[in-house]
Amino acid sequence: MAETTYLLENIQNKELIRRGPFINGHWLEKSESGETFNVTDPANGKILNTLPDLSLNEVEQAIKGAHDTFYNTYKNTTPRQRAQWLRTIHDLMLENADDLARIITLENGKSLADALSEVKYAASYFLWYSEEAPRQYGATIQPSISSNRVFTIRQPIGVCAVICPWNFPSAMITRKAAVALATGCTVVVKPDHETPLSALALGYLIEKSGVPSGAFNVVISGTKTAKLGTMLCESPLIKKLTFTGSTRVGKILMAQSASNIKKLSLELGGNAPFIVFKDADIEHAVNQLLLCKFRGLGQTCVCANRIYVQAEILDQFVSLLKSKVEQFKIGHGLSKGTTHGCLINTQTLDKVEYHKKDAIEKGAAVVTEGGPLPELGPTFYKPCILSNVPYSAVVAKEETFGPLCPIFTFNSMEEVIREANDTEFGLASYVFSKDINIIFHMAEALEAGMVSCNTGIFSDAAIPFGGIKESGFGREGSLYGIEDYTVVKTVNIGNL
Ligand SMILES: NC(=O)c1ccc[n+]([C@@H]2O[C@H](COP(=O)([O-])OP(=O)(O)OC[C@H]3O[C@@H](n4cnc5c(N)ncnc54)[C@H](O)[C@@H]3O)[C@@H](O)[C@H]2O)c1
Ligand SMILES: O=CCCC(=O)O
Repeated sequence: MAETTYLLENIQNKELIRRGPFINGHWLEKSESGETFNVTDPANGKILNTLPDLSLNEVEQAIKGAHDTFYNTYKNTTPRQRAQWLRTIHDLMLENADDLARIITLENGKSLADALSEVKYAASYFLWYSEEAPRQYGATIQPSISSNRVFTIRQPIGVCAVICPWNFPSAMITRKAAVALATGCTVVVKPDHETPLSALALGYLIEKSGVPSGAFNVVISGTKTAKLGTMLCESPLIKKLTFTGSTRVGKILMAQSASNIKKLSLELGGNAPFIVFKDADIEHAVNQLLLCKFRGLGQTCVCANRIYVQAEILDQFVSLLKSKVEQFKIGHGLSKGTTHGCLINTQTLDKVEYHKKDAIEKGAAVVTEGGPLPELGPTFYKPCILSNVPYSAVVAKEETFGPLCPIFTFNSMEEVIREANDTEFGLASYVFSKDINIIFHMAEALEAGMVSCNTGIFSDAAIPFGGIKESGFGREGSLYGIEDYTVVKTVNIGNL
């Protein structure tokens, strides 16, 4: 495929290519300071788009617009009307799925197949919450005082700030924005500066759906991330902040939000154990590991970070895994035949190398060495598999967020539970066994917000997604997602 086909301009619907942020129903093409920043293709460093770098004053206008729209219009719209808007956004996303996927691949580097499945996943949140929007219920309560009557109602919390990472440039936004818009909240999104193009394309589709002006805003900056974060946390006009990203940044945002007791949802880092017992279907477990570990080339918060295989099946498991990983075709995400794209940047690649070398130095055996592929570009990496990784390796404690597959060996259930839980993270975990007693025991014993049994892929708008421990709190998706974007009001009628 010729290099020119990797340009943003080659997508079909040119309206999806925006030249600036979306603030209170207006598309800005220039910031007041005239400053700009570049968005590049991580596969080759080529500039995809140059966007205005907003001033804090312009971000303030977005917050104010979202605030005024909430009070003047949006909170008074009917759930049925909001459901229709959400359904339209879903349909528009699917109509433009190929273009949206190409935008994701260009700015993030993942393969087109991966990007297309992200678009469908992202759109599914609008479908799900279009169905949930009209179904918000309260309770009637028997109070202690006999002449009182009590009931509760759920109301939208207000303006929601949404801060998202680069690894799912579309889905991490829709998981938050869909429920916010469904419940009657307005939204100010700050995407990662490396992947703002999908957020802007989404803004265009949301505008087209008829959602009132000012209800959905996208603010962008290439240089003022921390200041913008502080502003979103400290603004009294914003009532909730929802963040997906690293635990390090989550802690900063939590501290900053203390100033006005803002409601928070934090979807933070993971360190998922993937545990395979000796009675499991080994080929199935290997196939599921490939999907789980290498989606986005290992740059997902729920991907397996530590693989625990019971000693009796280690050799069989490792040799099957090796043969399958060696069939991967690494390349530009838009190149024909590419199964896996590149990493987002060279820092991510350096971390994979660091975890790999540390484990080898501490005694891990090299199954497939993998490593950088400079002939393809500075962010390309051939996946690495290590076995007999010692528990003292850094990767046993830290999230790699890349294509390193470290295999630890275990002998007993007690041992693997102890090691799997020996981390401050608790997002996803995986168990493979045909024994229902093992499955139940492990599901209850693993310290994680989500335990996936006999499958490596479980993400779904229908399920509550979120972590425990330092992986954060709050749940997105499902019925439970509504709770994070609404407040329960108690109405007490006395002296009846
Ligand atoms: N739990 C989940 O659902 C989930 C999903 C995806 C990614 N993650 C986690 O995200 C991490 C990888 O993403 P990342 O490297 O982009 O994370 P990151 O925390 O560096 O960045 C995430 C977002 O925060 C912004 N940001 C960075 N510093 C900020 C600051 N001081 N104030 C305000 N905003 C700031 C970034 O611009 C970006 O938009 C991994 O740890 C991964 O596990 C978690
Ligand atoms: O990276 C984190 C999100 C992954 C998912 O929603 O499946």
